[in-house]
Amino acid sequence: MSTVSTETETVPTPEPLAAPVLEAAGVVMRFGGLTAVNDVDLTVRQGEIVGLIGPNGAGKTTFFNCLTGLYVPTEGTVKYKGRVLPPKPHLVTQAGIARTFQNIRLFANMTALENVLVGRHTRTKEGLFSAILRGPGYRRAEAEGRERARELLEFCGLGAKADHLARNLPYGEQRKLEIARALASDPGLLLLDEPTAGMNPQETRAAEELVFAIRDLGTAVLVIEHDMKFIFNLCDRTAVLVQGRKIVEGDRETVQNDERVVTAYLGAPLEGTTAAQEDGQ
Ligand SMILES: Nc1ncnc2c1ncn2[C@@H]1O[C@H](COP(=O)(O)OP(=O)(O)OP(=O)(O)O)[C@@H](O)[C@H]1O
Repeated sequence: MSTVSTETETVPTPEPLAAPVLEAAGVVMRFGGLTAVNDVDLTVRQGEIVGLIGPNGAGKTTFFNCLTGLYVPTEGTVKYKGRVLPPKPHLVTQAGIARTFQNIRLFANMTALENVLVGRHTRTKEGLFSAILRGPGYRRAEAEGRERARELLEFCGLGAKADHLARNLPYGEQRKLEIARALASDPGLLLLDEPTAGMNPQETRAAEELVFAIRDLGTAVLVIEHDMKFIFNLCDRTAVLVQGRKIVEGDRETVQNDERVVTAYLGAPLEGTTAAQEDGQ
């Protein structure tokens, strides 16, 4: 918060908002008679980490699928940096949105490095003929791609695992590899679907640090997670979906103190709430 001095008093003025990266407006997704996502608006701004939580079946993954072109929303629009996104996954990736999946989707029999190289292909300009002829342009692009892929593995803590087959990596490292592969497309927005599922507490802590580092490099992040402690440690804002509708959005206190959220989680206090209050945070 900055301040403006007048003759009589100092008036706080709000910081100008950063530019929106993602603007989803009125998104509806129906499957026959079931409305899985119901009129959801969500904005993610440059430099933000935004959380998306909600009970099982609330519509979180369906909403992600609407953002990434896997589903064409029944109604509503999705814009990335002010432009309406084409509803095709590869065009969404090309535009600048990358994602990971709830169920890990790696090429199990390829090495970690090769998996990241696959994620890089939307940023490779060399075409089919260039690849067949393997001319100097292709070889240069290939060398640059490999260097970038190694940097990303290093960044995600997998520098020593470049030549390991994806299927031989421990579960937590497979999740990190998915993130490295997503980052290979140089996204402006990264969508993470339950990035800590199956991780132990140390791996979860490392995943938090990784998400902060991604944000610090200039990629905004939207993350679905059931681990409330992870969400509230990480996110600037969190939106709560219940039965397809966004019932509340705000900072940690706003979400934790909202009665509708508590009711949606069957009246039980949100996991992580007690610890947060004990911390005095
Ligand atoms: N392709 C589909 N066809 C029909 N119904 C679907 C489809 N995909 C999702 N649904 C339904 O939409 C609703 C929302 O599911 P979704 O997977 O988006 O929830 P979620 O919040 O991600 O849940 P979880 O936390 O368990 O992953 C569910 O009732 C689900 O059965």
